[in-house]
Amino acid sequence: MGDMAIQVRGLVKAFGGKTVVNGVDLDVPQGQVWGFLGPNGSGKTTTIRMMCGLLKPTGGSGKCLGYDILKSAAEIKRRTGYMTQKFSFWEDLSIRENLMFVARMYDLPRKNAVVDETLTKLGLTQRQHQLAGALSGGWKQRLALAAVTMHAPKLLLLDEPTAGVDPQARREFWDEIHELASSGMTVLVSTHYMDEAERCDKIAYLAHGNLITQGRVQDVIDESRLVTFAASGADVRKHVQALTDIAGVDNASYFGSALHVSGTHRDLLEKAVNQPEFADLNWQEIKPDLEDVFIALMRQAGVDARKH
Ligand SMILES: Nc1ncnc2c1ncn2[C@@H]1O[C@H](COP(=O)(O)OP(=O)(O)OP(=O)(O)O)[C@@H](O)[C@H]1O
Repeated sequence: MGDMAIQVRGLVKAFGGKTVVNGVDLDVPQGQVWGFLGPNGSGKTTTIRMMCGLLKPTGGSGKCLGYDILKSAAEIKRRTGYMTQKFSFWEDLSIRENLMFVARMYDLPRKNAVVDETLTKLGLTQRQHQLAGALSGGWKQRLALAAVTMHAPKLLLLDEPTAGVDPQARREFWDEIHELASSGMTVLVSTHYMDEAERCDKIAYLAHGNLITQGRVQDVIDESRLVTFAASGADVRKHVQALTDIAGVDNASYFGSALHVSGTHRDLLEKAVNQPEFADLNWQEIKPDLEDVFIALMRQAGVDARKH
């Protein structure tokens, strides 16, 4: 196992005969922050939950924090903090009561003292008797993170933790995640935000339950072998549809006041942008970004995210 927090092979999950995770292998070293990406319904949550003993796989095996995911689920759960998609609060209990509930659930020693320390760290001591439901989105999320780390877990699972939270609160949340990782905690976080993916040590991309690619963000971009051209100008927007229909163009979209076209076959793509009808556009090759790559991966996997 070495210094791996998670090491799984061939993970499969079927619900009622439908396979939603299809043979995932993954090695996550301790103390790293990994991002799980992929379209809605691609199996991110299911994979994360299986890797950590929260859900029994239909097939496959592996270890999490040194424990067998099939046999030692209780041991793993005790050492794991899990923040689900919905903030799991009692909105009509106070902030303090919510933290006390979690302290009791994990049967922490010195419950009152731990809750006091957590409130101080959060800067919520003055507001501890307010209802948790009255907090803003950013504060709820900070409280949720504090609650799931009170028992000092070795592994933190965050399922789309920042959905609907403003940019400054997201940034502070990510600073906190990296602080936790630097103290040795391993973090798996599922997200649809590209800037968050870029803040991960490594990312894993799932589509239809298959692990399509994994690695450092720059490696994922390089390995995609995606070529991207951009054109700007007053009327570029009107060419989107025509470009989309040309062979070799995997994606054409208007993006930050420029038209981006991407594909994996350079010759076909060059031929496409050099067609006479686009002669008035000034094309420049640019480095594809992660969003270009994910859209291409989705297309290659036959997924149109808008259908979900
Ligand atoms: N308990 C369940 N019973 C039946 N089907 C399920 C169950 N849990 C998940 N699924 C199905 O498995 C598939 C993968 O779901 P999962 O929640 O893992 O995807 P996801 O990538 O996390 O999606 P999202 O980004 O929307 O959260 C979906 O089709 C979902 O409907």
